[in-house]
Amino acid sequence: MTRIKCCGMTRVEDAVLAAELGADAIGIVLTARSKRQVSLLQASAIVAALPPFVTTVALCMDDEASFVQDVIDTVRPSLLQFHGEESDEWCAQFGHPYLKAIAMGAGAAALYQLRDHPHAAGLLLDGHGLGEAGGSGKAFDWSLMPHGMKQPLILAGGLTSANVAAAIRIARPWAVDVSSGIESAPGVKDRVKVREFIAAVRGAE
Ligand SMILES: O=C(O)c1ccccc1N[C@@H]1O[C@H](COP(=O)(O)O)[C@@H](O)[C@H]1O
Repeated sequence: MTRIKCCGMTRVEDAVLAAELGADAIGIVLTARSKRQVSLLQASAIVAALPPFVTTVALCMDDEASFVQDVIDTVRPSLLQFHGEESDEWCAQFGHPYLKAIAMGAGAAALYQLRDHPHAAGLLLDGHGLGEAGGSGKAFDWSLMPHGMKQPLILAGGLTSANVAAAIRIARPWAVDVSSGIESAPGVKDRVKVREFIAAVRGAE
């Protein structure tokens, strides 16, 4: 079964709806690098509203360590997601499980980064370039998705209900991650698009 993470939630009702429709994980963006940034208070409200067995993921990007610690202490997410140029040692300092995003914008030349994060609970391959923010709807060549790695691999970048079945067939990821593909505006999720995305993932299996 391909797990589904719906990211970039800014409203409690969108997060609850996505969980009810079958999302396995809900992502909340804390970094100021994003147009979907929420406050610690908003993020805590989203986490508190979710039912048990839904994983919560708090996304940071090249933020100060003290800010990340505040996120852990206040929001209490299941996982962190580091989306910038953070090193393995830096990400591991918090003793909190995390995903590390890999910028795949450079194509095959970007794959070297997969070896650099042995402490990550999973690696999230996104379509943007190194140093750029995610949530941009940029896809990468799904045939570059590696196989046989120890860490679970999460496919992200430009996924929609129209392309996610093909993406799963080609990349065979452990999970898919979507943000702009289920939105009507940045940070505002569209009920129909969320439903169609989850149905498309389930239909691909
Ligand atoms: O969503 C954002 O605004 C964001 C900002 C900075 C870093 C990462 C961000 N989002 C991540 O990118 C993926 C893919 O987004 P999309 O589906 O291409 O729009 C998203 O799920 C987040 O993990």
